[in-house]
Amino acid sequence: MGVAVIKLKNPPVNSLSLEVLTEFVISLEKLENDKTFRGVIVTSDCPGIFSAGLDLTEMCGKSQAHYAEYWRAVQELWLRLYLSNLVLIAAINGVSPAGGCLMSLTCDYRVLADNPKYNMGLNETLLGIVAPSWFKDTLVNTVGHRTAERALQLGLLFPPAEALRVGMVDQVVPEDQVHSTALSVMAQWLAVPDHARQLTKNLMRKPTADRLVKQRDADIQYFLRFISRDSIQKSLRVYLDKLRQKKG
Ligand SMILES: CCCCC/C=C\C/C=C\CC/C=C/CC(=O)SCCNC(=O)CCNC(=O)[C@H](O)C(C)(C)COP(=O)(O)OP(=O)(O)OC[C@H]1O[C@@H](n2cnc3c(N)ncnc32)[C@H](O)[C@@H]1OP(=O)(O)O
Repeated sequence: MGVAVIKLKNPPVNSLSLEVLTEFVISLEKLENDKTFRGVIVTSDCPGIFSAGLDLTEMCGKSQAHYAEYWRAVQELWLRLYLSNLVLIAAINGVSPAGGCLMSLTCDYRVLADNPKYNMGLNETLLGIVAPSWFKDTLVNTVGHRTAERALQLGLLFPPAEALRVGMVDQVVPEDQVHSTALSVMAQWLAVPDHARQLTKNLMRKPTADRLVKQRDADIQYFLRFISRDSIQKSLRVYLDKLRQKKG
């Protein structure tokens, strides 16, 4: 039925490095241009981890030029995914904090494996950083304003039952059924004529995407100012050190 599977593979935690973001956009563009494909299942090849989100090492201790290049790549992937003409279904087979959660929120439908460890949410505040307005918009468009307001301020990571209750995911299924469920949901979405579904998707999502498109450069400048602050760099270093020391 013309369905591709994009399996993220950037061990150990599928962090969204500049390289991963760039390759993801290229793969998506190829699929968009190949009319034999109508849908994509986005999933992970790293056991227990859908994606650890944006690569913190790309946002810490680097040059301004690097931050700008990285942020443009983050924007690009979000725009491509959010406005994709393809049906995108996230088969979430692991934990998905921050950028990992955002990636799934850009999809049309989310199936999450029923494992209490597989938390998801926008936890930026717990790192001492702030989810940008378009991350916030994506969450609000999925779970509504009040749930998003509380989740964003507290940096909540929802276990599967809670994620389902607040509408962050559409279905929670046993781990070994995530892929087959994604495939059967895909069949349902592909039963709708493409042009009508695509126009409707655009109607729902373009106003949100346009807010970023209209001020992409300003958004990058804003990010640069924010991420370069000494206090923010310090918060990121402390967080990364904590992650690294967990093992030791
Ligand atoms: C009004 C003002 C508004 C201003 C707004 C303007 C701009 C906005 C500015 C900034 C916004 C930036 C947005 C960021 C969104 C993000 O996505 S930030 C990333 C958030 N991610 C996380 O918090 C997840 C952190 N990771 C974990 O919790 C765990 O690693 C895990 C995913 C649960 C896996 O656990 P596990 O035990 O299996 O693995 P380890 O923890 O041992 O990790 C292994 C290895 O990987 C490294 N690592 C983990 N996560 C990341 C990451 N996200 N990036 C880079 N590296 C990561 C970890 O350090 C270990 O490394 P090693 O010790 O060297 O092996």
